[in-house]
Amino acid sequence: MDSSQPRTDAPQKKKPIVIITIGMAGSGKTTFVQRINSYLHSLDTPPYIVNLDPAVTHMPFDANIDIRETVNYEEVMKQYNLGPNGGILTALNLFTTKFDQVLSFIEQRADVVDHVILDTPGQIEIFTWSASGAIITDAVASALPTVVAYIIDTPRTIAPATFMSNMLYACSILYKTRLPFILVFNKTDVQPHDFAIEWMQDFEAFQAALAAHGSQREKTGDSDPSYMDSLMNSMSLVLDEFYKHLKAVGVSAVTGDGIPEFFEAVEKSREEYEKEYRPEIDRLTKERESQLEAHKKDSLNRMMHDLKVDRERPWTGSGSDPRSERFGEDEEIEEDDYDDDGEEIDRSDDPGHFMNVDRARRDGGESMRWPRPG
Ligand SMILES: Nc1nc2c(ncn2[C@@H]2O[C@H](COP(=O)(O)OP(=O)(O)OP(=O)(O)O)[C@@H](O)[C@H]2O)c(=O)[nH]1
Repeated sequence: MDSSQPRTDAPQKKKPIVIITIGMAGSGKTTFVQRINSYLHSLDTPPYIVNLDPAVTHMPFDANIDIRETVNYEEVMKQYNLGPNGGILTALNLFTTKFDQVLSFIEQRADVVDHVILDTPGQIEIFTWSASGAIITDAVASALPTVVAYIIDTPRTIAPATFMSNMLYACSILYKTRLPFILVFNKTDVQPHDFAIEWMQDFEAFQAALAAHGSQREKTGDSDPSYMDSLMNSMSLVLDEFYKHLKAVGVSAVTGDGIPEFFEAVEKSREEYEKEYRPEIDRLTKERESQLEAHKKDSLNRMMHDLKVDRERPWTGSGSDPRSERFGEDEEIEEDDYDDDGEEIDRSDDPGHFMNVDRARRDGGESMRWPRPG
């Protein structure tokens, strides 16, 4: 084969996948990001990291884009007279107004980067329940394959009720983002995650754990067992369906256990994104564009109609109608060009005022000299 010929069948580089890490405070998110960062460096495929937590004091890795370099969260708190959570939320809102630039930086690196990691604020609800969190998630997901990695503190989820609360939270994030989702059971060096996998795959095992926990509570007289347990039994049946849409991996951000398995789940999520989410995102984008187009058309039609009505309205000023003297039959007439006494308003300084919009529409606007701002 002639090697001087450019190869047209060379495989195209895959787009980078965005991993949005979300987790309750203390779940080990930062340690996890540090771990996957060093793992990817060891494979010679360094990721592109975006830190979205304005309040983080210590970051054990270098972020390519850091919200703290754009917004000073303590200054925001002072200036807007806010508490810590309000400060983080406002800082994130301010940063979101510039997120198109962040996205363009990421897209510029798309040829050399395989993974983009977004580290989110520890106060989970600030990202998951705020408008800016939704805007950021939508923006990245419509540009690149995206997956949510939900970090769970495994040792703190061994009680069935805590486990269920955590799963319900994960369910609500999945419902809000509608993106491929990986449950990352962290800290498996302290507590293996087998119990969680068993509870997710076999709801009877979960119900048995609930019953065992319930009888313990009964002994200590903690709460009304019948109501809570029957509620959780019903919830476990509901969540059973939810678990089918998830991938779960156990990792230790401290030892590095399970990190290769995590990246296998990420690759599966990429396929899932391309197969299920991409067509849906494309459909929604098209729908939004056609709605916008219809809205523009409607506004233009209404404007044209208003102009026509204006022209047909009888002259109510004194003397003969100066509009017909000046413009003739076929010309555009605007009543706004005359004051209450029928005197013509001098708009000679306003080059764009006397535009013939009908003509602009007929010839596609080519004959128009549109007014320029300033
Ligand atoms: N044993 C063990 N400890 C971990 C692991 N991952 C994190 N930790 C510890 O958990 C604590 C919290 O970890 P961080 O990484 O700061 O957690 P975070 O979720 O980023 O916390 P916020 O900054 O509050 O959002 C730290 O003491 C970590 O050393 C792990 O895999 N195993």
